[in-house]
Amino acid sequence: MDLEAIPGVGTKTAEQLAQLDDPERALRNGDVAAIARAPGISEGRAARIARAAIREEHDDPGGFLGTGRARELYQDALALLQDRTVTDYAASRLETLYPSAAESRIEEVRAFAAAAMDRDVDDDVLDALAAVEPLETPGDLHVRDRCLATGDAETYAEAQEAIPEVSVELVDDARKISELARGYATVIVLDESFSGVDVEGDVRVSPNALENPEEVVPERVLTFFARNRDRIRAAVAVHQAAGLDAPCDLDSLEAALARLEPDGTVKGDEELDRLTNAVDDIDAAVSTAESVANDRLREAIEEQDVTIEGSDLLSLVERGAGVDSLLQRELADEYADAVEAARDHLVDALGLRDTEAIARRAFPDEPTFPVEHEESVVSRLREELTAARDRRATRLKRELADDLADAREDARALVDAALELDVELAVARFASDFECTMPEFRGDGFEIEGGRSPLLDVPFAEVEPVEYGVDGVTLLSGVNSGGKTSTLDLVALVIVLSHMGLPVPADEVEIERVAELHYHAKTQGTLDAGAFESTLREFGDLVTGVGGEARSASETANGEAVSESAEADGGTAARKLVLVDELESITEPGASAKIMAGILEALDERGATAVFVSHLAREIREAASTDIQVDGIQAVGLEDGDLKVNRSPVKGTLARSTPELIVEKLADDEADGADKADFYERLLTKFEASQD
Ligand SMILES: Nc1ncnc2c1ncn2[C@@H]1O[C@H](COP(=O)(O)OP(=O)(O)OP(=O)(O)O)[C@@H](O)[C@H]1O
Repeated sequence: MDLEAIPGVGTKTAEQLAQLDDPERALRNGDVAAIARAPGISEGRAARIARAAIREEHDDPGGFLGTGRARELYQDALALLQDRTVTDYAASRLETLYPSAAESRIEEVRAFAAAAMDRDVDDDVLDALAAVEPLETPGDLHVRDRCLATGDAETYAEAQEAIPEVSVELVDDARKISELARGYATVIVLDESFSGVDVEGDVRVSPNALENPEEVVPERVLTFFARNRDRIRAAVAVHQAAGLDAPCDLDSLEAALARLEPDGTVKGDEELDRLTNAVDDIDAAVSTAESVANDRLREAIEEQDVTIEGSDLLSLVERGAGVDSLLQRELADEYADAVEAARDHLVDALGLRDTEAIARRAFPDEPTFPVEHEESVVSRLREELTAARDRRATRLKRELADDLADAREDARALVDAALELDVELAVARFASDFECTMPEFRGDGFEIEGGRSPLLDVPFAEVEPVEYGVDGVTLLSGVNSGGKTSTLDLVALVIVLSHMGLPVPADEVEIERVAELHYHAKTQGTLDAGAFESTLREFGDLVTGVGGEARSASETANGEAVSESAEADGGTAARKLVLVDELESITEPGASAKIMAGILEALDERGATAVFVSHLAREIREAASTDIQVDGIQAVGLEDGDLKVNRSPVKGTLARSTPELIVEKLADDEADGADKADFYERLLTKFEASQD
């Protein structure tokens, strides 16, 4: 796949995408999580790229949503689905679902949605999903106790690229390597030519090190798992709660994760704990050991009854000899005991084994009072212990990293599957919350049975089901607040969801596959001349752009031949479904009725399906040269001053308007007196006359 062929993907983005393991698979599957793993690509951007790639793949020209109101309906549909996701990932992933004219794309999503609707929605799964997020690849790892060394400029550049976590040093001779060995716990030399070099410290010659970066930096694997531990554990919990097939043994993955500290070190190793504690406690233990020796010695001195001959005393004073020599002579055994106790304390307190001999030298054999430790020996002990600790830690890290290295892909698959499940569960919950069904693509126009819009301002349980079907152009009349706009919204929502490949909120739906939905919302107030002109132009473009299979002459509403322009457009122009709400308010009623009549005639000639909601249905019908279908949302009566409405439009019926119903009510009201009743009766006859 040529990545740059995807609309909106330039050279830079293509390069970023190329760094993925399998960019083509990620793009083909709309795998937002995988795409967002490319450097510098956010989830939102990944969703847009995925959408563009899907369009490219399905040869989809796009532009299904032909108007602002149609786009709003799509956003509303998306929001209903996104409200039912747990993870941000699933919310982004849902954005790859869009209404499409391409049959193959619709079928692809329908298969996904059908499987999703079979999923059981379980609260434990939803709870576990809360902690699942796409895995991070830590890019900020720096390991400071190791370095790579080479004498070759090319290898130097390769090493920097392959293992950016450690510093790479240029060396020309063994002396430089020896210097490095003093600064780093481990030096890995990349040049064969240095084999056999004899320098002090942990220096390894390993010409193949760049081929196995994770042996040099086991922290790479460990940091990956340490940073992502909670997410992986949550994905494991999702698999367990949902009974999903896992790509690996979950118990051993859990056990390996349990051995990891949050900072990427290995926990649960007694030897490492011993060495770590010894390094941490060395100063305190030395000072306590000193106190032990001095307390003993002080006690011994206090108890001692020293007898000294005069000549000895003289010799001591003359030679300037200090009390040490007196100690040596008189208290040698006591000193030896005290120092031994100090040594024992130090060895015990730090739990020393290999370094015991060094520790014992920390207190000198020559008597002094007070007893003092040998700082150089303590430093040496500290160095030895630190090196042993680091060696142990690195070995453990390498072992755990070995165990976990192969589990990385499994962990990714585990998390990706959990995230995908969230997308499926959102569809499943949407379908069950709004009692949805899969629409059938069949016939012309649409036929909705038991449609209930989740977008109404009443609780879903109180939404009255609507039956409505239209094939061809139709005027929808109805009482005020009868639900005309709501019916258009329902139709638009059903069309958008169907073309997204998703279930729709109805008992049964048959629908024609179209290429564009044009939904024009009600205009607020009369337009000025300029705005009116541009609205007319918009409808001019819409009407002349309608195409596809224009009806045959016998199929048009008035039986006239299909216009030449429609035939000319037929090959390239798109099948459109047109919904228009109260266009009459754009100008004065007489003119707008004529304009709507003209638009409807033209749409009819082109075989489009269109529903125009209007209070001027009668006038439009009169102005039209063809016989235009009129449906009506009717009041079935007045209850406590409120109109009772049948929400399902009645086919072929011009609904009586609210004013007419009020006049009728007043005419029936005998309490107002005969004169007034007569006046209302005459008003009523005017309504009735215009119905004929
Ligand atoms: N199917 C339905 N079930 C329950 N309530 C509905 C239904 N359809 C509409 N309603 C209620 O009726 C109200 C008015 O609906 P809507 O705005 O669609 O009517 P309208 O006929 O377009 O009104 P107008 O003549 O003022 O343009 C809605 O806000 C909603 O509360």
